[in-house]
Amino acid sequence: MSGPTPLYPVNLKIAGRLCLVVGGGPVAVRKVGALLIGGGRVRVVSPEAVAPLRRLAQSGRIEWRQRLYRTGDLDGAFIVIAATNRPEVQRQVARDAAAGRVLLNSTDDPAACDFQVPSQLKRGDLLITISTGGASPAFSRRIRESLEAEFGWEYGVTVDLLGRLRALVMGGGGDAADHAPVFRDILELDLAGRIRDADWDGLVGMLKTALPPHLDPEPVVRSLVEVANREKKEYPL
Ligand SMILES: C[C@@]1(CC(=O)O)C2=NC(=C\c3[nH]c(c(CCC(=O)O)c3CC(=O)O)Cc3[nH]c(c(CC(=O)O)c3CCC(=O)O)/C=C3\N/C(=C\2)[C@@H](CCC(=O)O)[C@]3(C)CC(=O)O)/[C@H]1CCC(=O)O
Ligand SMILES: NC(=O)c1ccc[n+]([C@@H]2O[C@H](COP(=O)([O-])OP(=O)(O)OC[C@H]3O[C@@H](n4cnc5c(N)ncnc54)[C@H](O)[C@@H]3O)[C@@H](O)[C@H]2O)c1
Repeated sequence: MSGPTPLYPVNLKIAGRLCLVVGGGPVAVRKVGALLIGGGRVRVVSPEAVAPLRRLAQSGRIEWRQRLYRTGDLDGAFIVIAATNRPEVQRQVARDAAAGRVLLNSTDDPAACDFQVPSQLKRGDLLITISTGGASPAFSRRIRESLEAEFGWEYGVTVDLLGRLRALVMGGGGDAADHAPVFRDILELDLAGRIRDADWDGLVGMLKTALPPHLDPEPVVRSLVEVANREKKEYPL
């Protein structure tokens, strides 16, 4: 096969797992930010760290080992991100990761990576990721920024609503063949528009047209209002 190695996308669960970041510069900051969003237990090893990392260490959100990397640092780590400015250190981390079977991200060497970090756009449980396989991270960023304008806070709430409706429909009897057309009909509705306008009565009325008559969307929509207020505050676009 010609060209770069193809990639297989996964959404990794890192919550509570040790994620090692070697290096404490601006790139480490970006990687640590994404790891914290994923709930990872973050340990930074670096003699120096820029202010955002020092603040995170002071507040106890990450652990900072203020020294040069050494081989044992990988022990117990689930993944490791090599983000130093020293090629020889990058290579040492890569060798140790391979020996210890720890998945490696190397910020200066796409080919050495076991995994690359995509650009991400998160709205509640909706996660959109973008990758160029390392060809142009700046292009990934550009695409992310244009998607941000299209997918506002209401999409996170829409996903929340769809999850609740799915449980309602599945709990209401029938099998997958009965459920599928209901889900299709629900997706034809402009749920995000009603949510953006806080038109809860309109949303209930709309859902009644798509749900079987014995399923009442009202309680589900009512429980959504609080979620909507929270999401809106977080992404006030
Ligand atoms: C997506 C994102 C996630 C993140 O890092 O969190 C990410 N890079 C981001 C930004 C960014 N990185 C760079 C620039 C400067 C402009 C440019 O070079 O294009 C910008 C743009 C900016 O900062 O505006 C420079 C750069 N990046 C890599 C190298 C090494 C090399 O290419 O050899 C160099 C050269 C350093 C040098 O010049 O020496 C390598 C990688 N960067 C990746 C991810 C992986 C590929 C993912 C993909 O293909 O999309 C990969 C392979 C490995 C990895 O790091 O996982 C994040 C966007 C976040 C967002 O804003 O949404
Ligand atoms: N993947 C990406 O998205 C991306 C983007 C830009 C740059 N890069 C590359 O990422 C690397 C880091 O970029 P940066 O701007 O954060 O660099 P930087 O020079 O600002 O930071 C490097 C950090 O590594 C630490 N360090 C040096 N030797 C170390 C050692 N032996 N053990 C532990 N820590 C050590 C330094 O103290 C410093 O905190 C560079 O190689 C750069 O080319 C990657």
